[in-house]
Amino acid sequence: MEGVGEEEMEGVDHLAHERNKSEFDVDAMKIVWAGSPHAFDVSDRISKLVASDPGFRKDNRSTLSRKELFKNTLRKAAYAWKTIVDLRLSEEEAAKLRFYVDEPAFTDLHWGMFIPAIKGQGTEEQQQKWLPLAYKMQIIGCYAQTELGHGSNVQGLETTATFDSQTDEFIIHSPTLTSSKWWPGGLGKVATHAIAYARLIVGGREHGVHGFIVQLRSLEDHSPLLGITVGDIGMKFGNGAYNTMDNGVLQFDHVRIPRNQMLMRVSQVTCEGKYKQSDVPRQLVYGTMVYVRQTIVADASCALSRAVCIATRYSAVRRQFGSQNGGPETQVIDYKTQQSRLFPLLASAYAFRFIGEWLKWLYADVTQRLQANDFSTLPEAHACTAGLKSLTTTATADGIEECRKLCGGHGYLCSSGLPELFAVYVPACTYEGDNTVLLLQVARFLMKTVSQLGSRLSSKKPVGTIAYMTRVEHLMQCRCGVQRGFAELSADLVEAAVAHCQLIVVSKFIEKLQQEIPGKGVKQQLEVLCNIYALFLLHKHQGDFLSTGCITPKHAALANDELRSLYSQVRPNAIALVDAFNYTDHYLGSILGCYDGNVYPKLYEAAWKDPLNESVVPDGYHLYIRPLLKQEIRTARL
Ligand SMILES: CC(C)(COP(=O)(O)OP(=O)(O)OC[C@H]1O[C@@H](n2cnc3c(N)ncnc32)[C@H](O)[C@@H]1OP(=O)(O)O)[C@@H](O)C(=O)NCCC(=O)NCCSC(=O)/C=C/CCCCCCCCCCCCC(=O)O
Ligand SMILES: Cc1cc2nc3c(=O)[nH]c(=O)nc-3n(C[C@H](O)[C@H](O)[C@H](O)COP(=O)(O)OP(=O)(O)OC[C@H]3O[C@@H](n4cnc5c(N)ncnc54)[C@H](O)[C@@H]3O)c2cc1C
Repeated sequence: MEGVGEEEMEGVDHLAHERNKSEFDVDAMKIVWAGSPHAFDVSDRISKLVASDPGFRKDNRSTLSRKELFKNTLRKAAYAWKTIVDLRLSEEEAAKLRFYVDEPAFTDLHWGMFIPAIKGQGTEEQQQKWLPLAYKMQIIGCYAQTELGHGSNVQGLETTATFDSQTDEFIIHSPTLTSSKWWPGGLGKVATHAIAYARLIVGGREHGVHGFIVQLRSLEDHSPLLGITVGDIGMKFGNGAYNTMDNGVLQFDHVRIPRNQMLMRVSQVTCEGKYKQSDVPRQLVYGTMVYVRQTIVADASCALSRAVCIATRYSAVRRQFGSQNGGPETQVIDYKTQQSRLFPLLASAYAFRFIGEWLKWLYADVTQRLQANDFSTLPEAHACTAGLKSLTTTATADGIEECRKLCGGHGYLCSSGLPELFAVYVPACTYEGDNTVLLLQVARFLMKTVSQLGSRLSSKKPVGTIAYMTRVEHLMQCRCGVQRGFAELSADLVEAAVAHCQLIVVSKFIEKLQQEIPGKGVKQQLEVLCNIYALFLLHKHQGDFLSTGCITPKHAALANDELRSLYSQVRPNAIALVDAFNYTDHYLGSILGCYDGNVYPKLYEAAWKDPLNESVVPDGYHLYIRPLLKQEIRTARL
C-alpha cells in the first residue's frame, strides 16, 4: 500500500516477536484453559463457526436504537437456533454457540434458569411434561422471582399463590405495586412462560415461597393472557450492553393455574388441600440460584480473561517514551507499574478458571448427594457458591475497568471492546444475589463453623496456605470473641468472608498444580501465576497477615520483592499466556486486542465508519453553529 510502512501492513503479525519469546507449549496451555482436549475441540470449532458467519456480526451494536438492537438480538437468537438444528449440534455445542454469540438474550434465562429450575424443583412427572417443550423451544421460559419491592429478601416476596380446592387450582396474584415481578430477563417481550415465585397459601395458612409454572402469553399470537400485564422495565446501564435483554415487569390479576403447575419436588399440595413438606431442606427451593452462581464463577474467568487479553496485547503494541537515539519508544508492557497492575489480573483469570472447575465438581457432587437425600454438604455448597460468586464477580468487574485504564485513551473507545464488556458484565455483582448479601451468608456459615469446630476452620488445606488460613481464623476470632451481635459486626465479618474465599481460591490453585499437567513449561507457568495470585493478595492485605503474627514485616518485604521477580518471569510469556485463551477476534470484539496487533490502521479505519462521519459538515451546523460563528444570534434571547 502507498506510503504504508512495514509496521502498518495488514497480514503481518505485529506480535510475532512477543510470541517467539514464549517459554512454554501454548497449545498445551490451551487444553489446560479449556479443561480437556474434547472441551478445547468443541470450543475452538464453535468459536470459529460463529466468527466466520456474518449472521453473528456484532460490530454495529453501538449504532443501533434500543428497538433495532433488540430486534437484532431476536434475529440472532433465532438464527442461532436454526444453526443448532440444521447442524444437529449437541447440547454442549449449542451452549458454546450461544456463548460465542456473546449477547445477553432471553435464551440465557431459558437455558440458564427456567430449564434448571424445572430439573431441580420439578417432580419426574413435571419434568417429563415441560422439559421436552422447553428443549425444543416450543415454550420460552424466564425465572420470575425478584419483585419491585424485594430481590435480596426472598422470604419478603409478596406475590401470592392461593390454593382453590373447589377447582384444584392456584390463584396467582400481585396484591400490591411492590409485588410486581421486576427484573426477570426475557420476561418483558419474549417469554411465554415463567417460573414465578410466590407465597403459598393453603386453607388460609401461609407456607413460604414456592415456584410455580405460569403461562404468560398465547402460543398462537404472543398476546399476554387474561390477568397478565407484562412489559419491559426500560433502558439499563450503558448504550448497547444489557439492553439486548428484555428485563421485564409482570403483574398477575388473579391468574388461575392447575395445581400440578406448582413445582412439587420439595413440597406438595394434595387435591384435598393438604400441604406436605418433603423431608428435604426448604432451601432446595433456592437450588436454581446455587446452580447459576457456580456458572457465574466460570463466567468470571471468561470475562476477566477477555479484558486481560485485550490489555496485554495492547500493552505489548503500545509504545510511549524511552526512545534512545531515535530508536523505538518503550513498550508500555515493560513498565513495572503496568506489570504490577496487569499481571495480577492475568493470574486471577487463571485462578478463577480453576476455582470454577472445582465449583462445578462441588455442585455436581452435592446434586448427586441430594438425590440420595444426603444433605450434609448443602451448607458448604451454599457458602462456597455464594462467596465465590461474590469474590470473583467483584474482582472481575474491577479488573475489566482496570484493563480499560491500562489501555489509556483508546481503552475508552467502543472499538476497544472494553466499555461494552464492562457494561455487560458489571450487573453480575448484583444479579443472582447482591455480593454483600451473599458474603453475609458466608459470614453466617463461618460463625456456625467456628462455634462447632472451635478455632480451626479446617485443616484440610495445602501447606502453602497456612498464612491464609491463619488470617481467616484471626479475623473470625477478633469478631467472634467480641460479645456484640452479628448485625453490629457484619461489616467486619464480611471481610473475614472475603478472606475465607480467597483462601479457597489459593488452595484450589495449589491443588490444581498437584495434578499431572502435560506440556513443556506449562506447569511452571501456572506455578508462577499461582504465586503471583497468592503474593499479590498477601501484599494487598498485608495488614491482616501481619496482625496474625504468622508473617513479619520482613516477610512482607520479601513477598513484594518476589512479586517483582515473578512479574519479570511472566513478561516474556505474557502474550502466549493470553493466546492460550484461544479467543477469536470476533469474540474479543476489540481492535486493541486483535491477534495480529495491527492496531493503529484498524483504529483509524473504524473511526470513519461512525455515522457522525457520513457527512463532513454535521447536521445542525446551519441551524446552530453557523449563526454562532456569524454572531447572528447576538440579540436572540438564550
Ligand atoms: C439466602 C438469602 C439471602 C436469605 O434466605 P432466607 O430464606 O431468608 O434464609 P436465611 O434465614 O438467611 O437462611 C436460612 C438457612 O438457609 C440456608 N440457605 C440460604 N440460602 C441457601 C441456599 N441457596 N442453599 C442452601 N442453603 C441456603 C442458610 O445458610 C441458613 O442456614 P442455617 O439456618 O444458618 O443453617 C436469600 O434471600 C437469597 O438467596 N437472596 C438472594 C436472592 C437472589 O439471589 N436472587 C436472584 C434472582 S435470579 C437472578 O438474579 C437472575 C439473574 C440472571 C442473570 C443472568 C445469569 C446468567 C444465566 C446463566 C448462564 C447462562 C447459561 C446459558 C446456557 C446455554 O445457553 O445453554
Ligand atoms: C441485569 C439484571 C438481571 C436480573 N435478572 C433477574 C432474573 O432473571 N430473575 C430475577 O428474579 N431477578 C433478576 N434480577 C434481580 C436481582 O436478582 C436482584 O436485583 C438482586 O438479587 C439484588 O436484590 P435487590 O435488587 O433487592 O437489592 P437490595 O437487596 O435492595 O440491595 C440494595 C442494597 O442493600 C444492601 N442490603 C440488602 N440487604 C441487606 C442486608 N441484610 N444486610 C446488609 N446489606 C443489605 C445490598 O448489599 C445493597 O447494597 C436481575 C438484576 C439485574 C441487575
